[in-house]
Amino acid sequence: MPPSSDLFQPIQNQAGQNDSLSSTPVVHGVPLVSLRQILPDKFRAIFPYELFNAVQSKCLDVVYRTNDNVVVAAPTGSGKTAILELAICKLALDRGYENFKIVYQAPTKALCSEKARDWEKKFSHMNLKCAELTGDTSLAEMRRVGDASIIVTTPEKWDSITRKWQDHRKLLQMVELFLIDEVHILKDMRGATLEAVVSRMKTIGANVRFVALSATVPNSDDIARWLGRNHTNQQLPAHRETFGEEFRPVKLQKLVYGFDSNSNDFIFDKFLDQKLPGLIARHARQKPILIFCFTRKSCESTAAVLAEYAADRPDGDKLWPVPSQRVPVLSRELQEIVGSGVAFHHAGLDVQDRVAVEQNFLKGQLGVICCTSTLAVGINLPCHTVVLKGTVGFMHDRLEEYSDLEVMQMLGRAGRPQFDDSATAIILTRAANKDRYQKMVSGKEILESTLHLNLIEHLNSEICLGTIQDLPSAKTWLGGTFLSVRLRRNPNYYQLTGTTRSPSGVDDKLEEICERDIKQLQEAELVVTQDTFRCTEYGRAMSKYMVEFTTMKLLLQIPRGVGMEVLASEFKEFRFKPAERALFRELNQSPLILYPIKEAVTQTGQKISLMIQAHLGCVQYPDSSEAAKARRQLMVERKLVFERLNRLVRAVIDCKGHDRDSVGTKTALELARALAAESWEGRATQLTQVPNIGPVGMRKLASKDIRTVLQLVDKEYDEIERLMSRQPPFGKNLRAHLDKFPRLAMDAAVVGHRLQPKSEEPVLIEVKATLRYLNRKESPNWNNRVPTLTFLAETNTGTLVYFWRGSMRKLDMQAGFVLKFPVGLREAKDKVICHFSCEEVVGTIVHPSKAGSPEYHDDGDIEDSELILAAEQALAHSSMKQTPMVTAEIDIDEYPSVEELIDMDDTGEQIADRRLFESRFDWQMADGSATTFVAEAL
Ligand SMILES: Nc1ncnc2c1ncn2[C@@H]1O[C@H](COP(=O)(O)OP(=O)(O)OP(=O)(O)O)[C@@H](O)[C@H]1O
Repeated sequence: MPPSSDLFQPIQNQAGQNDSLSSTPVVHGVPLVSLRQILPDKFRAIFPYELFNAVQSKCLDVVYRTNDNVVVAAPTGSGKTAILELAICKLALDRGYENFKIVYQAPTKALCSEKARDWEKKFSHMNLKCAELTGDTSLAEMRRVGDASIIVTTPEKWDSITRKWQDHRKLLQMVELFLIDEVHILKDMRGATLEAVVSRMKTIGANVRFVALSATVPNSDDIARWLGRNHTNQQLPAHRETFGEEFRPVKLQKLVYGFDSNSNDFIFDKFLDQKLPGLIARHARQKPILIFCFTRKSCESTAAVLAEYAADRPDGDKLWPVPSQRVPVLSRELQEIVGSGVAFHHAGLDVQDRVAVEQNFLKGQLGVICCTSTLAVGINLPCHTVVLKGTVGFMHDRLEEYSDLEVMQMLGRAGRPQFDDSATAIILTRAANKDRYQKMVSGKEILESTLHLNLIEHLNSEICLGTIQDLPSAKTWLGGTFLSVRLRRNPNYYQLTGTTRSPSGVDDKLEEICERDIKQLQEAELVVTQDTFRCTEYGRAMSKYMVEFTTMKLLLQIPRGVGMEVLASEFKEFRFKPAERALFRELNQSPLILYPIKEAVTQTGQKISLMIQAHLGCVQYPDSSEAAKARRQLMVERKLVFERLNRLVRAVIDCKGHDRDSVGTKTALELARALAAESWEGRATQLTQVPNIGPVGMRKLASKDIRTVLQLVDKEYDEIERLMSRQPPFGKNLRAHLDKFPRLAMDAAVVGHRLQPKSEEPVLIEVKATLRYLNRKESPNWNNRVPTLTFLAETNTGTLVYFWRGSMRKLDMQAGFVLKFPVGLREAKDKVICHFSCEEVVGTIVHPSKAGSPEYHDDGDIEDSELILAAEQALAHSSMKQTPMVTAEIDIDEYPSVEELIDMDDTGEQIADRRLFESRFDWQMADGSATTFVAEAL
């Protein structure tokens, strides 16, 4: 029979003796509570056991019998989830079937998915629906959030929702319970988001109860102080319960080995391989082992080392379980080692092999898996021993020490409550880091804030949100953060010189910080002071697209009327390794690089620019191992680079739109389109947007003078096959895709006009643009998405006069979609030029129908001479004051999720959001008596 945990079934009193006289078992001094006695029947199914364990029993009163905020710090596996579930039951008990929302926050999507799955089942009988809202949230899930009582989400996602507090006011006001899992991530870089989100919820949510769970930390009292007892008693700390290692159901022995070494991480990794057999022999007790390695290659080579070691040992002297039958795997490398009970597991492995490795490990046929850290979050593979072979992993494009959360998740795999009463975690690191990991695993590391690292960005966001309106409210907000709690305790850590420990000293400092940062935001024109602080359009773009302050200042320096050349050199973040320089210099010579670097290629920003251009232009990499390596590296970095670029470009679109700079807006829109489509506009690379056309097919078509998708859409399938030298049914399949490619059309005409003689824009015309699509077989639907469209009108002097963004669904097949807008003209030669395209598909832009030869649509029977007269009058008008232009809210959650929200809009329920997608630039019009018109409708 497997040993069972004394935490869950102990019947001992405080003195550790059997308490046969009492009917209440006592564990570690805590009388265990029977579920039967406490909970109504409807809640009992949620807790599939008879007794609450010691941790749960101790927390029961405060969680289930009060509405106060609670912080619980306890070891992994001690049954903390039940505490959150009890808080949910308490709310359900108090509120019955009333409408309320519960938000559960966990730091990773994997944890969220696990929790959502679990709670969906557990709470369905109580009619509490559960919806997951993470970065990957699909359209259907977005809808379910409105319906659900429990929203399972990450801090980042909830941050983006609450940043749009005005739009989601109704949703946020319904939140009554806020559950924070793994609150100790406050000290990780991502902790600042959690801190900002919780501090915001404290400010905007009048009556939210917070229940926070933490791993063991020495200063959980600071978390309690931060959350406060409840909304009205912020000066009192939240209730707090802490539990030590003795409450861990499977005892975990934690060992940290530090090794002196000056060698690089790769050589150090090899060195650690040699240490493994001895350590395993000493600690693993012949039970299953997971070894976390920093690269796929390291997984494979470590597995090979261990298999070889096992093969050399005499029979019966095994260090880990070995197979009693054949383990079927496809990979040749795996086939060579599984016989020794060893395997590797990483994302590069065939799915079938991954499953085989997992299942055979669970069945005891394999004894060791060497895996990358992703296995720690995705799959439940408990084992007896976990080894962290080295403590660095790839983060973005570089090797970085693992975060606390990553380490905890890896260590969390040690211990199999069903089989073991003990487990072992071994961390192998450099001697210099030993202390850090020892503190981390022993729970002795003080939890500090990271909010100060991005404080100015957070202040800007809170001003945009209206949480901060003036200096006193800025101080109140800052005073309600975890940072302020820690500042009082450890001012030196935050390098706040001149701070004293006296409360008034810290208060003065907080005020000083607020004043300093808000002044900087004002100087950068991100914030203005009217009656209250307000974000400018620039500040709003910075908050919406999460752009750093220094980057935002750079973006604002982009000159008016900028073309692609300048934008393409704006991104300089990543590392440029000396070994890569020759390659990027060579890439820079390619004719497919549209914006080559003119000076020597030495800067990281130049590397990023070339990387993007090489990708968008399908540039072939030179045939060398260095190039192959750089290309692989590019694959790793690409998602991150593109995601970051996308945010920056979106911010530029908003800022340039606000400046009425049509050239800058068009350039940024074009870049955004190219990034989404992974191809430049106007180049043959656009053909690679079509499924089944890769770089080779693209080159073949280009050599036959087919350079755009629109040139291809009219071809018959057999011609396509001939052009591309392919066999049936290639052509038919491709045709099916091509039928859905958006084929846009537009008519534009001047439909009204009037003169406003004394104005600097003496002519006011009304333009009517009709947007259509020409697809007849199927309505356009590209990559399984209904495309989002953008329409932009500008004058020939580069002034943006109208902008619209919306869904293809708005276009009626016959009637299209009509936009009407007035445009003020200054001179007779002024023209209005319209552009219409898909937002994320290149090759769809509708070009001017008669470029260079203006086409007048005269609905008003007005002579040109009248216009010239009006223009002369206007020139005589001395005031050149610019007519004010107000941009309506364009509030799109994150690109490319425009679609999701448009769909919500279509339900009719979220009607308030409709304006978000019909962004309209309005301006005041002066009164005029005479009438005339001109326009070039293209
Ligand atoms: N009172 C109890 N009696 C028996 N089993 C329990 C009890 N409470 C929890 N468990 C079981 O213990 C296991 C661990 O519980 P849980 O996942 O809640 O721990 P945790 O502290 O949240 O862990 P982690 O820190 O990994 O999130 C689960 O399988 C759960 O069903």
